[in-house]
Amino acid sequence: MSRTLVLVRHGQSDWNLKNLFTGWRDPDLTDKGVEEAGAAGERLKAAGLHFDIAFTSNLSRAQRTLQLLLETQGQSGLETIRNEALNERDYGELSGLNKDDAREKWGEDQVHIWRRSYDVPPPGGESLKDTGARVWPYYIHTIQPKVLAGGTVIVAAHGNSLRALVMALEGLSPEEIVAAEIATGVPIVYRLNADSTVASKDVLEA
Ligand SMILES: O=C(O)[C@H](O)COP(=O)(O)O
Repeated sequence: MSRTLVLVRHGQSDWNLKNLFTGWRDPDLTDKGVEEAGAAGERLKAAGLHFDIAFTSNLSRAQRTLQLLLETQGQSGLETIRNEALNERDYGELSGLNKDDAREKWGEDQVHIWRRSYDVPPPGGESLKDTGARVWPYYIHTIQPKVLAGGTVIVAAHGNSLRALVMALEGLSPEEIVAAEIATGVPIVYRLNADSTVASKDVLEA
């Protein structure tokens, strides 16, 4: 029984490089992002992981990361399910704005609250709680059954959709999730117990 769940955030995107709030906007990967995706594939291969199914969002940066990673890891034809439930948090009116400009306009503290708090949404956008309200049911009903059936499953998604998932998987509090960051292109490997709790966690860093 593998019961393995791998989470990976997309590689660096063009808007990550430009320091812009991205959310549901759809920039492509940078050259560095392409390299990060390949490196993630190498590490998954070295760890001996062979996937049964993949899940990703409706956004190109996550889909392309998954595709590049699977090519490197030797599973380019893997069955892949895309769903907008796994999309990045909707950054609302902040989408497309420079993060430093936003700090100048609204102040460091306010921007940090919008970016990292659990339940304060950015103007017109989603809080992490709102994001979790679509990510978690999708995980429970569609992804988790594949893992608990003994599968090895990969999810390629986004900084905040994955923070929402990690929060629920690890039982983190709203205070604890503030400090949680998900690095681009670094796979997180969870092994689950039969009762769906986390048995172990390994972060495959370079
Ligand atoms: O949508 C974005 O801008 C990024 O993918 C995540 O941004 P954050 O680290 O500011 O939440």
